[in-house]
Amino acid sequence: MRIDGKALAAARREATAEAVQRRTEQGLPAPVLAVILVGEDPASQVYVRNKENACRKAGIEPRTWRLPADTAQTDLLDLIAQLNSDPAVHGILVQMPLPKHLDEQAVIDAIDPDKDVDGLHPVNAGRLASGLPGFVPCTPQGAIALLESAGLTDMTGLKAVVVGRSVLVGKPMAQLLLERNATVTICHSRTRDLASQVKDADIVVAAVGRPELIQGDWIKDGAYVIDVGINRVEGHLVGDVQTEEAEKHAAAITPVPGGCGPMTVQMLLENTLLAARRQEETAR
Ligand SMILES: Nc1nc2c(c(=O)[nH]1)N[C@@H](CN(C=O)c1ccc(C(=O)N[C@@H](CCC(=O)O)C(=O)O)cc1)CN2
Repeated sequence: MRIDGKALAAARREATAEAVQRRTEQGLPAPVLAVILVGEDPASQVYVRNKENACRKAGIEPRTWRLPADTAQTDLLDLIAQLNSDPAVHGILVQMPLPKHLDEQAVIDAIDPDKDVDGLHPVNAGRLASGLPGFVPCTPQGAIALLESAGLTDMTGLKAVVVGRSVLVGKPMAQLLLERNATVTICHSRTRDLASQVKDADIVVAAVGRPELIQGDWIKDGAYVIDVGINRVEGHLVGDVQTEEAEKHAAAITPVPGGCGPMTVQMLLENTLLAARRQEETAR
């Protein structure tokens, strides 16, 4: 079975739009998401446009800063400081990757953790690792929702293999699976015999950015497979998993495109609404 991320995202966006509408009826402002895009990376431009469109459909106000590729680090940090102190802005997102001359970690560190709707700030990573409420990165949060939508609501004791150890996906994904009592292994470029790890897994999350690295016949019968990879090969998109072969074995698998990507955008909307609610709660 293929898990339809587009349909799940659309259904959840409907629910987000209704929640935003209810806020408006109570006299509360629309949640505001500040989006910063530096440079002209074509994929980033598409993702930012998708985020802006999704926000508008849900009644969230996107405010986008499109900055030139040679933007100085100090100018970017000044803009973030200004957005941090603006009470009308509920969420701040800096589209990654940044041009090479910018220090990505310093930029993330500059975002107010309570407005960090991407969940990338070390305070939010620490909150997740400690089991405290914070903001969870959008892709892993979407991946859990996709697993649940496929009927996998109890992960207790299941063996989960996460391939990839990024701050954006691999590490938070492992934390979320651990929270659900899965037995989690994180694999990466130095892992010996990746095939044997994957072959043993009930849940496979592939987030390495290597086209079809995970071979279809590595997938155990009845496993759940989440493919986070988005790789452009000869003009079309492929994931990190050999989808067609893998789906002969898997109980459920996400396609690329149409799996994790749309849910990443949807989780950003949900995090922005959550940020607005939390800030209003604190202001009371
Ligand atoms: N600040 C952030 N930067 C980046 C993130 C992030 O979560 N926060 N994730 C990725 C890119 N990304 C969102 O920003 C993202 C990637 C892909 C999709 C998506 O919907 N993909 C479609 C295919 C679209 C295409 O044609 O390329 C799909 O999978 O169906 C959404 C968001 C890195 N940067």
